[in-house]
Amino acid sequence: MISLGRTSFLNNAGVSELYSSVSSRQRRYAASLKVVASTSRAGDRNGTVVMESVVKETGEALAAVEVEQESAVGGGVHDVYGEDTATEDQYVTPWSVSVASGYTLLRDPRHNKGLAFNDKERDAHYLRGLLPPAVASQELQTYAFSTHQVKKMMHNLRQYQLPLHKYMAMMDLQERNQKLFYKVLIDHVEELLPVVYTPTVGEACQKYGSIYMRPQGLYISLKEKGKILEVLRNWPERNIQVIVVTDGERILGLGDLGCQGMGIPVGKLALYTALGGVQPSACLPITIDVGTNNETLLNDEFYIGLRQKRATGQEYAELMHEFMSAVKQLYGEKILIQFEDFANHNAFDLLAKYGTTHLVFNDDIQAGTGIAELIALEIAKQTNTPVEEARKKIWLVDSKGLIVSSRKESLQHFKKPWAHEHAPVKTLVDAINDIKPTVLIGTSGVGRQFTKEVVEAMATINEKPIILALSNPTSQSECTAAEAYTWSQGRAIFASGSPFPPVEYEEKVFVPGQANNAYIFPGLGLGLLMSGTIRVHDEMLLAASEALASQVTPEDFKKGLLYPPFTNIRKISAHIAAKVAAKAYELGLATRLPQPKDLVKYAESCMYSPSYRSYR
Ligand SMILES: NC(=O)C1=CN([C@@H]2O[C@H](COP(=O)(O)OP(=O)(O)OC[C@H]3O[C@@H](n4cnc5c(N)ncnc54)[C@H](OP(=O)(O)O)[C@@H]3O)[C@@H](O)[C@H]2O)C=CC1
Ligand SMILES: CC(=O)C(=O)O
Ligand SMILES: [Mg+2]
Repeated sequence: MISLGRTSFLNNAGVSELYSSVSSRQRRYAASLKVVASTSRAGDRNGTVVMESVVKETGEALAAVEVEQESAVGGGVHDVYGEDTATEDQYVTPWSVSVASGYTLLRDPRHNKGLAFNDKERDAHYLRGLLPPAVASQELQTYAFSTHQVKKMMHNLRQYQLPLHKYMAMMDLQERNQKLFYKVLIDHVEELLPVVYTPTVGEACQKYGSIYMRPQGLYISLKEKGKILEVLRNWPERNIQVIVVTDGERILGLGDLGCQGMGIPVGKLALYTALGGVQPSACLPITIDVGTNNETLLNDEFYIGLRQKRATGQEYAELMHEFMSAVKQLYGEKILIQFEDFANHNAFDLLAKYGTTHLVFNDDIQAGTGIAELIALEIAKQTNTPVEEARKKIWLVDSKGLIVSSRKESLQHFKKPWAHEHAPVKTLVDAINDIKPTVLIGTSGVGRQFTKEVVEAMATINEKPIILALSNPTSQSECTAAEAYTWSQGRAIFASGSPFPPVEYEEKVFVPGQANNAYIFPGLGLGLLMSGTIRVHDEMLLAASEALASQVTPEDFKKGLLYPPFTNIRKISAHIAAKVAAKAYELGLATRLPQPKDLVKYAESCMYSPSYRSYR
């Protein structure tokens, strides 16, 4: 398709001559048309305009406008698009508009400013009458009668009782006014993170079929096998830098949500922008639909995915391979791909297979089960001991009990390095009493595993037991904040994957932290992108966690916080990005040369700003 955008006219002498030769009425009609080129090629889509064709097609369009002006359906209404006069069995063209002016401008989330268009812009961009007279500002203004869009949005959001309604209102805002969405999210990150991300995004995924309104990302299903490259080209943006992709099989701790897992890549990418400053237009959420084994969804009349059991084995591997190849072919070597919420039987294989050919990471493995490996690597680094020795300080418990050497044969490959010498132990509480750990980390995906007995055992062994209940969403958390503080008599240092409100225990207020990979992946991503890194290395993940740790202040520690507040997240992300980039340069994996002198400043300068621009 070719866009008859006003900017296209102004940018080309030939076209602008044509433009000036037609009446203003015709111009307005032309501006509201999109011409489908008869020689439509993949490269011409979405506004990559071949000017020669534009001149030809523009002429045809204007001629068509003249003809249409003559014909009218009953009541004198001009049937410009030919839709009203077509009978139901005739084909009609789905005319649409891509000119960023007038009504279209208000419908373009990337450029829409809503009531914040000033009078001059309203005149220049054909907005008069399309907006009520009030002129609002995005931020608080001092002059009288100005309304304030962020304040109004927060006021409206706070009226909703149900988190899902807040989520839907935020998604609606993202579709309506992208800059305002990010401004609101950045300015109220502590309040809105639980809305656009965990826990609410979990509920949104469960009900995605019912609340689905508009595409927020690309769906690539088995039906698209053999044409994934074409499907990728259907996405309206060209300069994609980061893809978050899921196959929906392990959505948070909620299990297989099939195609409805789309909420997760959408939410993660919103955080790439809000928390890490990656341009929204550079972000592409993707859901790979190979079916679902979730019977409830398969029988749900509103389910939006393929109604079949999951494809596995070669069929699955081939689709993923076509996808990974197509992504690299279209976007190049430096496209960052984050694998998200894949079940572990695919996640490890995908990461191993594509880790050497693509810029990929998996924030669940590399911040979930892989927590153990990263801690071992850090211990090895700090104590100058072999990583094999460091691993012996970490013990894992799964659904069958303590992971010990006698179980080695039957263990999945990623558990084997943790099978230490020990007698079999069936329960978590027995394992704690035997091993006497200082830190307890829960990533079981199953709620309520940290029982009173478990927390009490930790509190008996440790003066200050560190208890991290990382499973998401809140319903799957291993214990609540209140339980951790109460059962440890206020001694636990607690953080959870999804946030809990402050807890009052014996007249003292405890503020729980949020231990979530959202602290890491936006800054990690920014660091990889800004340095033009071509592969992710474990040392970059360690650099990211060290950078995060360095942002925790003595005041935070005094409050029992292991993590800095999310309110400072953009500053934190800039530090993480700088450390990741520095490591990439050190390892010779960065391609952006020369290396910027001050990487923190450079990271900050790369960050997307949600402030409105003035339109000429
Ligand atoms: N806060 C954060 O940033 C993050 C949180 N998560 C959360 O972690 C959870 C798990 O994710 P992930 O590691 O990918 O899931 P997996 O399914 O890969 O792993 C879950 C592990 O927990 C074990 N398990 C299950 N039930 C029990 C039990 N009753 N007692 C002890 N262990 C048990 C499983 O053992 P078995 O193999 O025997 O079944 C398995 O080893 C999810 O809820 C996810 O939301 C994930 C990534 C980041
Ligand atoms: C946070 C996250 O990535 C998860 O729970 O899966
Ligand atoms: Mg995840």
